[in-house]
Amino acid sequence: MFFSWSLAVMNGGVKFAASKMVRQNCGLLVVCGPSGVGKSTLLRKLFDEYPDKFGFSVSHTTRSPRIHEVDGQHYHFTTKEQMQAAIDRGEFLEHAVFSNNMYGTSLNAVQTVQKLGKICVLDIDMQGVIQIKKVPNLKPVGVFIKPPSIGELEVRLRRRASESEASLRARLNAAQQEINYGETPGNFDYIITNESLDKAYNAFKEFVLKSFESIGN
Ligand SMILES: Nc1ncnc2c1ncn2[C@@H]1O[C@H](COP(=O)(O)OP(=O)(O)OP(=O)(O)O)[C@@H](O)[C@H]1O
Repeated sequence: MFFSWSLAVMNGGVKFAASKMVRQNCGLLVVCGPSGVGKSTLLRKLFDEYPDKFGFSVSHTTRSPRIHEVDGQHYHFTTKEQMQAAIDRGEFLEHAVFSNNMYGTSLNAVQTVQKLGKICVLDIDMQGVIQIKKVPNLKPVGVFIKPPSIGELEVRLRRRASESEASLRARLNAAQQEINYGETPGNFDYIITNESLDKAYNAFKEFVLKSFESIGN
């Protein structure tokens, strides 16, 4: 079911001037959790099992494309001026700056996935979730993935071997604050502890399918 969304409100400093069609309850799944907790792993399994049911939106960024990256596929590559103007027009659901580059998710990018009849999945950090939750009428389904312990999170990040020591420390330092936010009642619809991957995946899949059972069946 679709409904018309015509709003022009200032909400938490973010302006939303969308007059578009969005899917009610809502074809939008937000997945959040500390770096290294297993979000990508769980989502990969979900996409592998249900290739036609879920899709990632294409984010915008002001960083330069890497050699293999295709505009509109890996990212929408844009300039700081253009992206800031679009943010000011209320076209972004969430945005952030990392390493001096802007990144963000536009409403349009989410709707592009929804118009294919798919549930749009956002894998975003706590700051992104805080912004998304302020968007009127969006009604995303939010899942927080937590680690069994900070110690286990460190083991996974070290095993993944993707980070410098400084980056690993920064991720672990942020993790406790993210877990506190994730566990605060009202912030997410469902919390999963990713201890056994199989058990976590089954709980994740069951919750997600139930939450969106009216979509795409
Ligand atoms: N239940 C689990 N038990 C053990 N290892 C796991 C489990 N789930 C995921 N892992 C491993 O932990 C590492 C981190 O997982 P992953 O890359 O999916 O995390 P992430 O939350 O997507 O991190 P980031 O936010 O940094 O992208 C990977 O090497 C993955 O194989």
